[in-house]
Amino acid sequence: MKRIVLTGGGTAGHVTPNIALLPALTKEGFDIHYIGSYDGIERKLIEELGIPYYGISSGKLRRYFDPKNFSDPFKVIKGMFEANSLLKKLKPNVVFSKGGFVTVPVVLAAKRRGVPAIIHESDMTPGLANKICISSAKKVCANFPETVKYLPEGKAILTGTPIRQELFSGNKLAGLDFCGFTANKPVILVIGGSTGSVVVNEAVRKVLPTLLKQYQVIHLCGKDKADPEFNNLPGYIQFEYIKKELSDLLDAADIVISRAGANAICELLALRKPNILIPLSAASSRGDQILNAESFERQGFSYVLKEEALTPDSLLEAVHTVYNSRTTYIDAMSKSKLNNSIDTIMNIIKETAL
Ligand SMILES: CC(=O)N[C@H]1[C@@H](OP(=O)(O)OP(=O)(O)OC[C@H]2O[C@@H](n3ccc(=O)[nH]c3=O)[C@H](O)[C@@H]2O)O[C@H](CO)[C@@H](O)[C@@H]1O
Repeated sequence: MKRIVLTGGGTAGHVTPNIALLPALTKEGFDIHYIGSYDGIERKLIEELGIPYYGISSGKLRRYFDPKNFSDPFKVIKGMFEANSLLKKLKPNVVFSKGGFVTVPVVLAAKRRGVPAIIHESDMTPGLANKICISSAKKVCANFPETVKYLPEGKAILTGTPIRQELFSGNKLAGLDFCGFTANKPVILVIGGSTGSVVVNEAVRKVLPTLLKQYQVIHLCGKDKADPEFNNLPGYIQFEYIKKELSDLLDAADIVISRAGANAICELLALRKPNILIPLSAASSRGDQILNAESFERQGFSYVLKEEALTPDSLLEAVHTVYNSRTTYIDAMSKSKLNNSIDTIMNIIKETAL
């Protein structure tokens, strides 16, 4: 039996693609283990699936000043020792890394121990953790065609992003029922990324009185970001994070307002959900979501509303435009060649495993 170590964490976007691969890996008979941080979201998401989980120390590698810049390098070094001894013990045939800072010690230790590592990059340009790991990896899977030019020749493969199969079996009525909604009014699903978004939350809450005249709103607002002031508002419901009911909520949604995290937008594309993307600004990130969103807009999959243009009026205008042109967006998405990539990635894993 071949053994695989999966790694990835920090935010759910660095974990859900690994979760999407689990059924195929199990079917192929892989013995699956997961290395993540001691206390990141990955621990909870993976442990509840019954996959053996090993925590290591993880520090963030920042490009800006933060007092933690003095302590985090020590955590990274500790993480390297821990990853090395875990790989020595587990002796995997292959490592698959979805990115996030916790993956750096794991991929570097894999290289040291002669274990082939595969990296997956779901954003248009590689994140810092993946950039550090690329030279230690055997193969790099990319989600966007544009990404391949940033990757070394011979390593890069355009695969797309693995999407959890259960998202395709949502039930609209179950979703409406879960929210206590009626089938008579269209539904807007708001997703502020896996951690929620204060900017998106505030923008949506400001226009709620107008929105609720015509729509019902399901709001995935992020951990500790629910606002009790809006509880019991007819036609509006907020959740901090949704797991198994997500497929039903997506099926119940006529349109989606979302951040432009790579996994979230690939899921919307695969499910053909007309969407408005509000990418995280370049001031508070490396600008990856802006590039993701612009690529989707160019291809006719999304309506993009940048943070600097986000006002109550522009948001309402975007909602009405996307709702009224939803068939145009669905047609464009139906022609997309960016498909669910599980089979392609499984072939790469099987070919690469020692
Ligand atoms: C702030 C930040 O650093 N964001 C990055 C992070 O986003 P983030 O972690 O938000 O990741 P994505 O938006 O790509 O994916 C979110 C995932 O969480 C799931 N989900 C979300 C809400 C919920 O209630 N339930 C649920 O299951 C979504 O279905 C999706 O699978 O990683 C992405 C992928 O590298 C990047 O593109 C983003 O720029």
